[in-house]
Amino acid sequence: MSTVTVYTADQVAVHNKKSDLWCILDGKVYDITKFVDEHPGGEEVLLEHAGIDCSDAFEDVGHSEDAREMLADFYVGDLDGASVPAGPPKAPVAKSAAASAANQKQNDTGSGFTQFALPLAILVAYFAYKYYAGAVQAE
Ligand code: HEM
Repeated sequence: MSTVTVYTADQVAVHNKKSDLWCILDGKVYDITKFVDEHPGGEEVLLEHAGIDCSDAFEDVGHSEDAREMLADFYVGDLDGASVPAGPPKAPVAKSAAASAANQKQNDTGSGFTQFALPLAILVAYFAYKYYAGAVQAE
């Protein structure tokens, strides 16, 4: 039986240099230190995402199936989702799970208002007007 090691975002964040480089991809933690020099996309991009979430950057590039399979060699554990700090992402394109969830929530509130409350208000106003117009006519 194998137990998965769970790391907090802070624990991953300290591995942020070329000689000790970890990154987070879809909630999984990878030690890519040995891969930095071999990365076809160069070391620069990996260093930019050192110790943080690189899921969006990785997807944006459209990595091959081979690249995805390589990840298994570097896997060291899972990310403790609850440890991901809320707030702006640390890298321009990197989005933490918590930040995405917060954005989602904001979007929900916005669309909830426009999709539900606003039409309802218009409907109520319409019937109020009809009632008023009917009442005036009946007089
Ligand atoms: C974290 C683990 C990563 C692995 C194992 C990995 C692996 C690879 C591999 C195998 C390729 C060759 C093309 C392919 O097979 O898709 C590649 C290309 C590339 N990677 Fe990554 N990559 C990783 C992370 C990243 C990140 C975080 C970025 C950030 C933007 C990135 C940017 C690129 C770019 C720009 C190329 C294209 C290079 C070219 O075609 O000239 N990679 N990567």
